[in-house]
Amino acid sequence: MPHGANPVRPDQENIGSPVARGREEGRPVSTGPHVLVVTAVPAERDAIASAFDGLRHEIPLRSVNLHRVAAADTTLDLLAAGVGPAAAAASTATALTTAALTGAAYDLVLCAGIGGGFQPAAPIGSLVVADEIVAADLGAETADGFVPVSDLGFASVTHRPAPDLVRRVAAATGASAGSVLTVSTVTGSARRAAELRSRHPRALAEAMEGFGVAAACAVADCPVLEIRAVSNPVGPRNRALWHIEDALTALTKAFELLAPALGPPSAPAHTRTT
Ligand SMILES: O=C(O)c1cccc(C(=O)CC[C@H]2O[C@@H](n3cnc4c(=O)[nH]cnc43)[C@H](O)[C@@H]2O)c1
Repeated sequence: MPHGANPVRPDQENIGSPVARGREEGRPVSTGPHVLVVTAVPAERDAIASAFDGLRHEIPLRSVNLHRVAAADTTLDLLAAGVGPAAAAASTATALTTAALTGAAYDLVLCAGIGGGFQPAAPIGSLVVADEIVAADLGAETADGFVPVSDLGFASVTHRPAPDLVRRVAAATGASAGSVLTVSTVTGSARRAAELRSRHPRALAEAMEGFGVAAACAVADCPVLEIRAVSNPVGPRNRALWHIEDALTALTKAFELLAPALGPPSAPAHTRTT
């Protein structure tokens, strides 16, 4: 299905439908999982929305805008939170708090979008699901190299989503499971790509929002996942190697396959480690 196939409809067109009733009450439209999907930009949000056949509604909250879609017994609220970990954390926290205060707390938050893939492990157009969400540049530069804040005695730099949920999403979508790095600066050289891989040998992808989303989820005690469709290789900057449309298409396909796998995790929400 092409992107944008499910345009947001004005309120009046949907009055009386199950989805519209859910929106009017500010509650999920089904009794199944209530999932918040956080993207950076509207193009990613819309690629995900196009995976769902049903109606799509805009739910304006005070400071964030949700687009609601439903599949089987799952309600998904899609949020374009902004680029980078700070915007992602702030918007996710706002959406989580608002939902909790209205008695419709989320069961799961899914950070989703395009990302850079470490080669050859994560080719263009492939999918990666994070079994670790790592803040890769949160630390200090020293004479001996980069030191993560966790080694300096401050906060954690890793969130681990529930393994059972990671396995189910990987099985449903064909995604590879591994570390996904959150960076504030897109990698643009072979040297930095190699440095990141040597510090994080299990890294499959890098993007800019996962750790912010996971930090908000940890505060709210809500399970988190991150899934990335690879749009470009991590390495020397080369616009000819960006395949954003291919990655957005892969993201749509992932969500067509994903909804049935989004039930509640059978393991603890997620753990914060070093
Ligand atoms: O200017 C560049 O060289 C450049 C290369 C890749 C991506 C960008 C962006 O500004 C996109 C940031 C946006 O997309 C996600 N993303 C996609 N690819 C990467 C990447 O290789 N490294 C980090 N983030 C990436 C990211 O999550 C942002 O939402 C610019």
